[in-house]
Amino acid sequence: MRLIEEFQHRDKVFDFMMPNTSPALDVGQGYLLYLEDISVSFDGFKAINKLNLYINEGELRCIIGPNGAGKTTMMDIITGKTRPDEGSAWFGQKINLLEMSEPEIAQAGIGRKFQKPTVFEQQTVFANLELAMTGPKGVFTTLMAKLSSSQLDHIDHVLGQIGLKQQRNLLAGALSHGQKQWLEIGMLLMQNPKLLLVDEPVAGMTHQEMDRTGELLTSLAGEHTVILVEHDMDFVRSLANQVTVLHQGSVLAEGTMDQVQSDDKVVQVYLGE
Ligand SMILES: Nc1ncnc2c1ncn2[C@@H]1O[C@H](COP(=O)(O)OP(=O)(O)OP(=O)(O)O)[C@@H](O)[C@H]1O
Repeated sequence: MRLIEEFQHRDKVFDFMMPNTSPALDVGQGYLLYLEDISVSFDGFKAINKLNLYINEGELRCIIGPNGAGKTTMMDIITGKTRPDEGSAWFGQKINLLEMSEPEIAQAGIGRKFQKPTVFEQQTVFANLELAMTGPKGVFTTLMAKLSSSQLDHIDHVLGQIGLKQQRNLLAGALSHGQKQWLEIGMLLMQNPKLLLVDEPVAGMTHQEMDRTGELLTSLAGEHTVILVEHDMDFVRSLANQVTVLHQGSVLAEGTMDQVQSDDKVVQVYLGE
């Protein structure tokens, strides 16, 4: 019964627990994700203002920006939680995100990790990954059913990726904060998403956990595409990737961390805070 209660509290997780099928995803020579001229207003306030964002397949892109810059709203638009007033949003060349519901977008291969970890505390690490393969409808069947060897291999592979092989039989509730974050990333990976949206994963982590998270995200890029929203500049710098700076709902600058940090406009925005 506890499991049912836990599921009831995992409203945000159901979307990315949908089985991953993305037959229409066609990247070809283009980008994996295109946002063009996206605008959205809340009560007359433009939270996103003619935003253009182009993400290559296999990229790890860091999105930074001061509070209120529109980072969360941008993620909400990509996942279908918020509909823009104008603009277009394409996943590959054929999937129009603006015509899809949140579950359909999750099913098409876009997974989202919110800031706070929401794992099933009363289940083992292994069971959390197992459950993430099927979602709420199949909970009891999943726990009773025998896993196929390819499913076992997949769980084993993900346990290795997230560095929790030794903790596989521990209850998730006994994990450290950092380990819970990795487990939740692992639960996303069980769905084989093409694109992972990760929101401030290192908040509250120890330095060692941050280093490990950096390695994990870097290792996911390539096979997956990762968009990371992050406030911790040292962490972003350590990833040594392309950085997009958002400000007032638009892209203010793009480049390496060194390039954007020496950009006068960016300096003004951050110093002016
Ligand atoms: N549902 C909403 N209704 C009204 N205003 C909103 C809503 N969602 C966001 N906003 C406003 O839009 C702006 C952008 O918010 P958003 O949360 O996207 O910024 P952010 O860059 O994620 O900020 P933070 O770094 O603080 O999380 C803010 O001014 C916010 O108050």
